[in-house]
Amino acid sequence: MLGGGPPAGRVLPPPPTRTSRRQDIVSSTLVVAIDGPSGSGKSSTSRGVAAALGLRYLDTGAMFRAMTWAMLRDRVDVHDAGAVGAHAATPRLTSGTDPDGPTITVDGEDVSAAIRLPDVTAAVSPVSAVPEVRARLLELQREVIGDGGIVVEGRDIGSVVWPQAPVKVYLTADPSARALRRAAEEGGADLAATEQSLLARDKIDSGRATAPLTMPAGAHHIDTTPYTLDEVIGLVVALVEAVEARS
Ligand SMILES: Nc1ncnc2c1ncn2[C@@H]1O[C@H](COP(=O)(O)OP(=O)(O)OP(=O)(O)O)[C@@H](O)[C@H]1O
Ligand SMILES: Nc1ccn([C@H]2C[C@H](O)[C@@H](COP(=O)(O)O)O2)c(=O)n1
Repeated sequence: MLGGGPPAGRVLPPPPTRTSRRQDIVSSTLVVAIDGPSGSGKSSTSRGVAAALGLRYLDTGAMFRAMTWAMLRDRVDVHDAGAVGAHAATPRLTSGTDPDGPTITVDGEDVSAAIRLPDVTAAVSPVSAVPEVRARLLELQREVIGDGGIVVEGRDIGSVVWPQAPVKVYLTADPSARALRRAAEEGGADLAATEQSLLARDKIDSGRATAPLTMPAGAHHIDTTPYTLDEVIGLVVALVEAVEARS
C-alpha cells in the first residue's frame, strides 16, 4: 500500500565507513557508471565508492521506483503501457545525490522509504519498460550527471545514459548469493521466494526492447559472489584510481 504507517519494505543500509576518503585523486568531472542485475550490490557499492572518493551518487533505480510510486498513487494501471506512457510527464521528481543520505521526492513528498515497499517493487519492471518513462527519466538523469563528479548506478548507465563514462563497472553475483543478501537485509525473508522475485525482475529488465539490462561495451565485470562489500568497494576504488592516474 502507498503511505500510512512505517514501511514494511527494505530500508537502504548505511554506506560503509571503513574506506578512507581520497577525493584528492579524482577529477571533479569524473563519471563512474555501475550497472548490474537486481541485488548484485550496485547501491551499496556505489554509495561506498562515492563516499570514499568524495563524489556525488545517483540511484537511477530509485527514480524508476519513484515514477512507479506516482503511477500507483494516481491509480494508473501499471500493466497498461499506453496509460503509463501518457502519465509519464506528470510527476515532478527530484533526486538528492549525497552518498551518505540519498533522497528522492515526488511532487515535493519524500518517498525514499515508500519506494522500497513490495507494491512498488512488484510494479517497477513493467513501468520501466515503457519508452515514455525511460525518455523522461533519461533526460532527468543526464541533467544530474552533466556536472560530473558522480557515481551513477542502474541497468543502462554505461550502455545508454552515459556511454562515454571513463569508468564502467558491471556487477553480478550468483542468484543464491543475491537472495541470501537480500533476505538478510529484509530480516529473514523466504529465500526461495526472494530468489524467484530477483530472477523475475532480471528477466523483464533484460528482455525489454528499450535499454535492456546488458553488460556495456568497455565495462569491467566484477562477480561479487566471493567478496565482501568492503572488498568490492576497494576493487572499484582501485579501478577508478588506475584510470585517473592514466588520464
Ligand atoms: N559484496 C557483498 N557481500 C555481501 N553483501 C553484499 C555485497 N554487496 C551488497 N551486499 C548486500 O546485498 C544487499 C543488496 O545490495 P544492493 O541493494 O546494494 O544491491 P542492488 O544491486 O543495488 O539491488 P537493487 O538493484 O535491487 O536495488 C544489501 O543488503 C547489501 O548490503
Ligand atoms: N537504469 C535503470 C535503473 C532501474 N531500472 C528499473 C529496473 C529495476 O527492476 C527497477 C528498480 O531498480 P532497483 O532499485 O532494483 O535498482 O528499475 C531501469 O530499468 N533502469
